[in-house]
Amino acid sequence: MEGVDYLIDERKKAQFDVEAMKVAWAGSRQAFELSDRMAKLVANDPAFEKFTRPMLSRKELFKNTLRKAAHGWKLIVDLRLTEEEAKWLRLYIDEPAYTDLHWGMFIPAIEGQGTEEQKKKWLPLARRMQIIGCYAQTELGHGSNVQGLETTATFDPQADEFVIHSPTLTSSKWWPGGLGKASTHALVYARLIVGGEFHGVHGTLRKLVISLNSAVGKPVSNCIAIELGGSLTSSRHYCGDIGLKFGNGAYNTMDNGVLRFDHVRIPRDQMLMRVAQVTKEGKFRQSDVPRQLLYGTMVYVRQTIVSDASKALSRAVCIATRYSAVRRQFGSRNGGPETQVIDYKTQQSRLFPLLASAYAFRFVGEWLKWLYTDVKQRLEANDFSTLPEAHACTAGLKSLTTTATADGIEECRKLCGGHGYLVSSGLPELFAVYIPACTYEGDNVVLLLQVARFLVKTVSELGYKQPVGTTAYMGRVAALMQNNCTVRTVEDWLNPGAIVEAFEARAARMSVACGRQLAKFENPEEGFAELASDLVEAALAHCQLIVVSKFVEKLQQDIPGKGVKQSLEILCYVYALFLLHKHQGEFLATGYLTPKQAVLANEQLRTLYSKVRPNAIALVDSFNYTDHYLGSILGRYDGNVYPKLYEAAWQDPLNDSDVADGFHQYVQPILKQKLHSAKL
Ligand SMILES: Cc1cc2nc3c(=O)[nH]c(=O)nc-3n(C[C@H](O)[C@H](O)[C@H](O)COP(=O)(O)OP(=O)(O)OC[C@H]3O[C@@H](n4cnc5c(N)ncnc54)[C@H](O)[C@@H]3O)c2cc1C
Repeated sequence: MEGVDYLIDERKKAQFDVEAMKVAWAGSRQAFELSDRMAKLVANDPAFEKFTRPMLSRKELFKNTLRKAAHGWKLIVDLRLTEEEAKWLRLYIDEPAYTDLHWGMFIPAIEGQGTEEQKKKWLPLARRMQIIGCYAQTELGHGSNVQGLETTATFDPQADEFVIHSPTLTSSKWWPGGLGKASTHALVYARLIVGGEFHGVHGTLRKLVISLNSAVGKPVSNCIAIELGGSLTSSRHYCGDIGLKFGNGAYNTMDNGVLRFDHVRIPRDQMLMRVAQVTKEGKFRQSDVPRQLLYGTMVYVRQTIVSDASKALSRAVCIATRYSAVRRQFGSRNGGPETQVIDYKTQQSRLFPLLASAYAFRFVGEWLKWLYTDVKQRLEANDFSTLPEAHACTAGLKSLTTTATADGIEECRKLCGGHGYLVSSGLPELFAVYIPACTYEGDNVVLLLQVARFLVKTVSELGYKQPVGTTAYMGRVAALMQNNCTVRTVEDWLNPGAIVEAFEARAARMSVACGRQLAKFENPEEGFAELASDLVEAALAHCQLIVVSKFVEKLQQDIPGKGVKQSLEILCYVYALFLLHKHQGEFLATGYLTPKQAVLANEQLRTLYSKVRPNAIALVDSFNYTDHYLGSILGRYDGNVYPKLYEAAWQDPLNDSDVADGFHQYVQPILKQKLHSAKL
């Protein structure tokens, strides 16, 4: 029946003010209202329908994405939306598109790496969408190893131009989103060659009308904005889409592209020159702006990825939680209703840590936003001192949150049993769209290795250099190595100080142990390679500490609303104690915890799950997601799952007719035992 709220009893159980929690989740009342307005704008516009998306052919799908992007841009212009509003609008349209790279990578890179003159030239065009840009770094042969990129940008002083060339097949640009079909410009990384010398991979912006029959060059990275328009139709051989990707619909809405240069010429002033310049006379000059400046853009991009992780995980958790309250299996007494699957302890122990993680990632994302502002201000004041730490921290958090989210979405699918496997549950497409986040903007393992390198360096410098920011706890390394956990009772684990110290001690001890192991190797690089798995574990322990401590810090703030802070405290403990339970081997192996203390933590965790249970639905309602954004029959706000699943089945194209195409041709002959005479 339409209009009935099947989850009303669940909503009545809430022990906190849901409206206030919505504000806490959004970050402020203003942020809540803005995001709510944009969500409704999209949800109420039929142009943004997405139910049929997984059934479209690739061409239909892509055209549909282009249409939605155009409609979205029209709204942004007509309604004079602010940049912030436009960002939320694009998010709620919920369809990966070239616009993501244009706004998320192309523009920020020019802002960060272009000179004032270059910004003046390119940014107005980009912001009005008179040009569409993508970010072309990765090549067929190299992604993680940026120094291995092969595309060349060779300076020709006579013509005052760069010659861009792909010397090998493996040097073809491969993967950039928006490159395949939509972009007019690309920010291309290439090896810079001036006067016959290589000058590394630098950020360079070039605008180039590609005549795709031309091109040349040699090694290192430069960002170059290349104008792709016009020539593409006649030279498709050089630029196109790389082909279908994982899942139905999903990321196939994006034209990830391939681009090969054949001595393509672009004017010299199209190299992004904030960090390094090439003069008209052919002189290469590093500016006095440190190369770490490039980290600024990276910090920005990665903080948005962490924020997206909390959105993706909270969506999956919202679907799984609502459906777990609707779904009943076993336990009927005297013909009464069966048990809601959310009441099974196994379901709770799989679902509630993910719910807590969604909140934890939300708050660490909020903190990262602050960190980015801080980094930006410091960069503007030419203070680069905190950049390495900020860089390591964002790299680690990107890795941790995206891995946990990808795994968490899949866990939510399993939590929804068979129906979770239906595309109409929303979970398969969410998973397919989300998982490349573990790979793009830095492979997650490669990123953790970078964090580990930073940690080992921090440990080795402890005697004379004060660790800063998220590594400040290393300054107390002696105490953290010496003092052991003082927890004696189950209740003692409800102490943020005890929890944070446990995570600090584990992280510090693991990093120090890695440092000691490394010291045994004559060649540090050999040692690093040999100990890579242990180093990754130490890096992860450090990153988990960051998330736990930022959650704890959040709770030290004033959070208004009846029961809101208390509910968040419970989630914070769930997040921390779940991790402690999951990684108890490490806590025990480092000697900080005793087996008895680990058991007490697990006992407390069980109690906490019972406290989450009555609030579960209200906690996911607090994400304030519209049914349109969730895109899931199982996660519907009203819980009216079964009739809607049944209806949706009839919308599948296979059900357009009773007899499927091919039935008479290929099934009938089998049934009639006439396969040998059938035309197959
Ligand atoms: C959907 C999607 C969108 C993308 N969009 C863009 C884009 O817009 N622009 C762009 O330029 N690129 C883009 N990329 C490319 C992306 O940035 C790269 O795929 C990513 O950097 C990983 O590099 P790779 O593919 O070379 O992986 P590889 O480095 O080849 O990784 C393969 C395996 O090797 C392991 N490995 C690699 N190096 C090490 C090491 N040193 N130690 C231990 N293990 C290692 C990795 O962990 C992984 O398991 C996109 C990719 C995807 C999937």
